[in-house]
Amino acid sequence: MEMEKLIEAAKSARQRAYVPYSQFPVGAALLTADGKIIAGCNIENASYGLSNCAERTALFKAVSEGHRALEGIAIVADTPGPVSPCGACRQVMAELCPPDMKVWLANMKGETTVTTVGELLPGAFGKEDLDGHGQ
Ligand SMILES: O=c1ccn([C@H]2C[C@H](O)[C@@H](CO)O2)c(=O)[nH]1
Repeated sequence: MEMEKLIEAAKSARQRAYVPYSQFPVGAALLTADGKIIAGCNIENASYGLSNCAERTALFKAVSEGHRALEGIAIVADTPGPVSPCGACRQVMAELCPPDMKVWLANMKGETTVTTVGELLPGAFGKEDLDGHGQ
């Protein structure tokens, strides 16, 4: 099943997280329209604010590898309940994913829930807000 494959890929990526500061590894895995799975982990920095979340690592990898059509994402961390993506990642998902795209949230106890990109960030700032500005 799609969800299980994505959660497994997110767990594998989580093992590659670079988290010397938080010790809080996170993994994310995206499903592309052509059936590929692109995974990412969080990568921290001694300058804390430069750390990159797992979700954005996966999203930026996907786009940079030519995958603009995205169909789902799973995110896994060792949280009491299914992990809650941060605001920055919700905004980036809103930019790069369709609003009805499924987001599977999971933890290491095997608890999962499903939501959508649109539900995670209602009223997101988007390209239409920029109408009449720039090019
Ligand atoms: O959804 C989330 C929440 C947090 N983090 C990362 C950021 C930081 O490296 C660590 C602790 O916040 O977890 C993610 O990668 N994804």
